[in-house]
Amino acid sequence: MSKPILSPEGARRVDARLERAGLLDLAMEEAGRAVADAVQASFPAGEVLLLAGGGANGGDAFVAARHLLTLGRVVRVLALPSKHALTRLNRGRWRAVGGEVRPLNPAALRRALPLAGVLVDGLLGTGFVPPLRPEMAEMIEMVNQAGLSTVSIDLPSGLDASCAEAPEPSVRGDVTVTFMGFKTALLFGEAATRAGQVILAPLRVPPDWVQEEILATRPDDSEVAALLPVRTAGAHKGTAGRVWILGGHPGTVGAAALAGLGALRAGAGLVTVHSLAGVPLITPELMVRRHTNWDRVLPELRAAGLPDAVALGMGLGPQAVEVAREVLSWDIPTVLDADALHPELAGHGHPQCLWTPHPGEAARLLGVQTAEITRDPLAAARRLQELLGGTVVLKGGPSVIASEGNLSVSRGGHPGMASAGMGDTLSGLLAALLGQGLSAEGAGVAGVRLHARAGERAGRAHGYGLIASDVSEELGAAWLDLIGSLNPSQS
Ligand SMILES: NC(=O)C1=CN([C@@H]2O[C@H](COP(=O)(O)OP(=O)(O)OC[C@H]3O[C@@H](n4cnc5c(N)ncnc54)[C@H](O)[C@@H]3O)[C@@H](O)[C@H]2O)[C@H](O)CC1
Repeated sequence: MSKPILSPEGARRVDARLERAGLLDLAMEEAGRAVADAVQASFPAGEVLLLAGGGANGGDAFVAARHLLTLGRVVRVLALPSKHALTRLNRGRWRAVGGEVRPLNPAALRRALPLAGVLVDGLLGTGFVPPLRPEMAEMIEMVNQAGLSTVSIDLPSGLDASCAEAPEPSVRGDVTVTFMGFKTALLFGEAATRAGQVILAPLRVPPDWVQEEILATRPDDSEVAALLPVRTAGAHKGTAGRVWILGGHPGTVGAAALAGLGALRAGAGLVTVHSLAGVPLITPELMVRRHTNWDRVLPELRAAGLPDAVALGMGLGPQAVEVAREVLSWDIPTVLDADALHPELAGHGHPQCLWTPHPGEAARLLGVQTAEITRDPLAAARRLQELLGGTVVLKGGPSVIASEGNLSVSRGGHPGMASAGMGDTLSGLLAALLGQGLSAEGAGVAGVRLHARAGERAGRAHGYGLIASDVSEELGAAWLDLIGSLNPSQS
């Protein structure tokens, strides 16, 4: 099942609906219980110190304290004055089961930290408005210095839920239990590294209420696998997708070759690399054609019969924009990467095309700094799609796939994939999926996950030393892994 991603405003609107319906108390009970269960599962021993802020995040902490007590844990609570009505109610319930509450301030925290084995961070959730007030900042610094096993409620305190940056100080957690949907901060950038393992507690709220607020989704492998093409016994190389790679220039010929290999390993029936330079035949199954002039050859190629899909731009060099213009006018499934990611092509996209910028290329396309892309990749991907048309894959760890009206966030991958040629491999692989009949959005969602899965496999063998062609070699096995997730008992 796809997991929802919510903005803090969206989460607050669901909260408000729950409150109006008199259901927020039940939601807080479920939230706090999920936190207690996560503490018990991850850190089953040691005194638990819960820090409760004044808002509903602190209310969740009081509920968690009560459930931890019933699980037999030794529990200590330090709390700020409770401002939220339900936080006051659950503070009362905590006291009703014999729990004690001490005021939270730096001095009390300094005394309590050495006694604790586990810390539950219920200081600030989606209601945090940066910057941190000085006393809160001091206490978060003390928490980080203590180095205790830490479970954060909804998100680590000090993080802005809608942003991938991690301001100092913000809690460095081992586990984060988040509610109803992931938040941007839990998935992207330095912020995500502060969250540790993220557990999504769905809470039993009317599904439509969450659905209406969804910013993006995170499909699981069975949903991705359902997008992949299935062949009949009569399939042959002409029906499995004819793909052209248009790329390579003196000095950058490897990019086109890697894209060709990626396309072959992603199941394309026939792959031809067209280039003005001498592209190495890195595998004999690849067809390589060298031309002298794009202006002349493109009309000739078109007249001879178009392929099922094209990937262009990888190492293509200075003529990339004019080549892209011509190929886009063919109106066939097309991947545009690297040199073809140019602001001059804004608005030239069509529904069958896929643009694959990394954050630097995205910044160039939007005319902003790269930091603006990486601080909110969901918003950046949305803007790129509006600018370019078609579908955009904003590459990163994780990547975002933006089509008209939809945002999807990939999962998986391996840090070793931060190396040259990975994007070229992805472009070829995406073209292969387009050539096998997937829509641009389907190819983006499935292709990025397939690439990541192949990277995970290659990472196991090569670690940080993995190279792009290792990822291509694992694409077939990664494909089988995804298919296996459709029916795990048969994998
Ligand atoms: N629908 C859900 O997902 C549910 C979420 N729950 C929890 O509710 C919080 C959000 O609660 P809210 O009361 O809106 O806000 P917070 O508790 O995050 O924070 C408010 C609290 O923080 C103080 N504050 C704000 N900014 C600063 C600052 N810069 N420095 C210091 N202090 C600050 C402010 O004064 C308030 O006192 C969500 O995260 C979940 O944990 C529900 O319990 C269940 C349903």
